[in-house]
Amino acid sequence: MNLQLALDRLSKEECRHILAETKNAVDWIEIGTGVIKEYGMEIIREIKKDYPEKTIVADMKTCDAAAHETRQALEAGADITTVMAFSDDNSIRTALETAEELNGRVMIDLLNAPEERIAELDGLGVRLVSLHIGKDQQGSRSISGDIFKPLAPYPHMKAAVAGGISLDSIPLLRPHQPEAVIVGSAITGVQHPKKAAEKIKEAFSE
Ligand SMILES: O=C([C@H](O)CO)[C@H](O)[C@H](O)COP(=O)(O)O
Repeated sequence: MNLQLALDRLSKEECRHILAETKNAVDWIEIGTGVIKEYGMEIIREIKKDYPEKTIVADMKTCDAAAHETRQALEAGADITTVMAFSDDNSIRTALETAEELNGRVMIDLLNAPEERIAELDGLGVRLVSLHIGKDQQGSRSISGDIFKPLAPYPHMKAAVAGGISLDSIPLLRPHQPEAVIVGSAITGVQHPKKAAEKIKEAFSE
């Protein structure tokens, strides 16, 4: 399990500060959608330059013009870029083709996707998805091991999991051994991000 730190709703300086504090505990660095909207591809370039050894995830949440946006993110230095599951099949296909050409990966965000879509994504060659409870859904839904159920028929598909994950969530997720556990607010929104990230990472192997 990789700890993917989601940098959302932060200024560039706050991102830098939190990364400097948490870098030893974090495996994958996610540059959040809002941060990319604020600073563009430059922030991906800068973070990759500062952390070349980390896997950089650009949370582009692409839903159209997928070849172009995939290329933008991967050429800027991302190792993985995200595309929404509801996107047209052509978008999924061209994102995967572009990522293959550039030696990158595409993570398909299953936010609000119906279960049947997973079979179609599998047929399109998708091998990495994110099981995601969105920020605006977190008031009415919380994370549990059940989130992995729709992926049971697809053991070859790797999963990241996201949405209000905290230290308390880790025992629920650990038995499923996701490729990445995505944590945002429970690290970036607390007084001691370093301590929070370290505790979460330690809990992966308890
Ligand atoms: O993808 C995310 C969300 O849609 C906001 O852009 C977050 O990165 C993801 O949900 C993790 O953040 P937390 O829910 O705060 O842990």
